[in-house]
Amino acid sequence: MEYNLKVKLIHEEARLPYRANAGDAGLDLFSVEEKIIKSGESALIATGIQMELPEGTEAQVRPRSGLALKHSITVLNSPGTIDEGYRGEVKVILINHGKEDFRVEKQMRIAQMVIAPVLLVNLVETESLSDSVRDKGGFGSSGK
Ligand SMILES: O=c1ccn([C@H]2C[C@H](O)[C@@H](COP(=O)(O)OP(=O)(O)OP(=O)(O)O)O2)c(=O)[nH]1
Ligand SMILES: [Mg+2]
Repeated sequence: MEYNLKVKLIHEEARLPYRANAGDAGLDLFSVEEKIIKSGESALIATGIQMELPEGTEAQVRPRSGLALKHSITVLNSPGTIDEGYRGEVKVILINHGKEDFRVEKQMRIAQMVIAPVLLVNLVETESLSDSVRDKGGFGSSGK
């Protein structure tokens, strides 16, 4: 099944999200800003795009592993959630966990976005839940 992702470029240096290889889950997001993120600090980076997601989907904003490995740059609120109805500019909250300051360049691929299906459930308040094998076990209950 094919879906269309409508993207509006709202900055002269904005670029469409980029799929580096056919079949890649992640669509890379580009910065339209130049900004230095000091060691230990975070910054909100503009991408210059607005989107219309397919019905029943969200976009998850995730780190790029190369930036994480080489520069300790990651997405602070990973995975960031882009709601289907959001029409504002997509922005990325980067955090610099490294010892060195990091320079975000214009047109740098700063993060990636994965479009995922969403179950829009009805909320049903109840007094009783069905039995399960796990029951209330969690947080290491199954051992190492
Ligand atoms: O990394 C992100 C996360 C969110 N958003 C945009 C799209 C999303 O639909 C909206 C709201 O995000 P979220 O629900 O995570 O934030 P909130 O603090 O709950 O704000 P709101 O009250 O607007 O929902 O902000 C981004 O552009 N980038
Ligand atoms: Mg919200």
